Amino acid sequence: MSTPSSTHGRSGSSGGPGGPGGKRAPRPHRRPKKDPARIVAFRALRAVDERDAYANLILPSLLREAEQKGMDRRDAALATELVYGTLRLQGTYDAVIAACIDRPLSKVDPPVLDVLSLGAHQLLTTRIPSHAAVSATVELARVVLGDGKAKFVNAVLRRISAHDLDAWIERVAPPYEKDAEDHLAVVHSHPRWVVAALWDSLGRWQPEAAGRAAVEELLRADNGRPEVTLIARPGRATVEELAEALPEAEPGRWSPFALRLAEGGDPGSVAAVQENRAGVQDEGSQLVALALAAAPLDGPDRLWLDGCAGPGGKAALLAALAAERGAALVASEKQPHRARLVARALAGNPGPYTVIAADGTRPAWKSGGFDRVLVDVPCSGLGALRRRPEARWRRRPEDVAAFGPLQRDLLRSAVEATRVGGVVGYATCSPHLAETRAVVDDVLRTEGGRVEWIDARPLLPGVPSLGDGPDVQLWPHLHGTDAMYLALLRRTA
Ligand SMILES: C[S@@+](CC[C@H](N)C(=O)[O-])C[C@H]1O[C@@H](n2cnc3c(N)ncnc32)[C@H](O)[C@@H]1O
Repeated sequence: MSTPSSTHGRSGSSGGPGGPGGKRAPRPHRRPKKDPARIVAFRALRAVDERDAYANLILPSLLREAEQKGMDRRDAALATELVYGTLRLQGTYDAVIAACIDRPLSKVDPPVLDVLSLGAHQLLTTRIPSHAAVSATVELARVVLGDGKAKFVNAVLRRISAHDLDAWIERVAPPYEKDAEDHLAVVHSHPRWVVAALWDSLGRWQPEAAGRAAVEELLRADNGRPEVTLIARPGRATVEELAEALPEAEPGRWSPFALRLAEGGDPGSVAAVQENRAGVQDEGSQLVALALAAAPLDGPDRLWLDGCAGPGGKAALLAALAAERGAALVASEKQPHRARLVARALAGNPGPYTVIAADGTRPAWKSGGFDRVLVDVPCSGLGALRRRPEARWRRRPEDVAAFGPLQRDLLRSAVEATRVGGVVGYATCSPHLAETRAVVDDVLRTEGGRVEWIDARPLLPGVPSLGDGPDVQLWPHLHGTDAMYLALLRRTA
């Protein structure tokens, strides 16, 4: 049996046939039926696998193309569900498929494996009746793989359809008592090292609530469909205005500027979004910017810096907040193409702002010039697995270590950029301890008394379960947000 952590990465073709022994299939009696939803889903999975595409970028473009050829909304919704559902539960499905074939998964052609995963998802997780799931997936296999491999797909799917998901998990997951992390990795479709890292972090922040039930809730939340949340940028739009356009939407849980599209709805149809006065932004990201802006400050509050601004979500909120109190924002981003996205996100901001493309570790600004500085550093993204389901299979533990020096450099530069008495915010969308508290502790040690902690918890009013502070870690299962981390520091000397 293969565990999820051993079966990711399908792009390397084995070159071998997917069908048993590469036997010639009998001539088809009829042409295979083309099913646009499943073909789009298959093409998206191939792009994610082969070209490291991001599902949230590739799928919309494939859907647009298919819609131009007449695909209807129902099929588009099905394709979306198939892609995200399959990517989220790929680890579990791999373990099931491995139990149904007589060779290691690495010996199965990656396109065949993608079709099998799509079939497993329909059989084990959707409400599509088994016979329809099998026949539609075999038709897909005939179209995209050929008749020989379709026979193999048919045989494997029939084996999968013999049990439901719970029964399969009983069969393929190692017992919890024997190896808790391996068990959870298979049941909840996360690589084992990610289970371990999330569990460690949960134990650090929520020691009272970090047992098996809590970590399972977290892993389950990672596999959930995130709701779309809007931000009404303060001074530019109001939640009421957004709610009028989206009457089904609900107010945010924690941010007074948030509106949640729990029942769906099209943000693109809202005038305030079209006019950049509002945007899509997870509440966790909203809270980070709001807390930095709310931190108490002695003296002037005129100039703010976002040192890692691309694509510009937090910068747009910071710029709106700065404008309300007559302050200006400098939004800096290393990658020029991402700096252009920041410029787009800030367009129309009522107060002064500048967007620059600059390396935050080699500042293009003078030391001690800013009253408030945010560095939302590049990270593993393990806090946003709901949105980027493929990220968990792509990331490696070494990536986390590789980000460490840059994260420390960016935080040190942020401290350097802040005036004495000013506030520094260090944020990541990863809860991995090596990217959060360990970075801040190291910088506090080397900065030799130039900075001190600010308790961030009171700056997130009404948000429960924030632990002992002074920094805060948000969680999908507790707060319904991405797992954003925020540390606030004051420059003291
Ligand atoms: C987590 S993202 C920031 C997200 C952004 N704050 C937002 O809310 O839209 C981190 C950004 O840092 C940028 N980055 C990476 N290295 C950098 C550096 N040395 N200096 C400045 N920005 C950098 C990345 O290109 C990426 O756009």
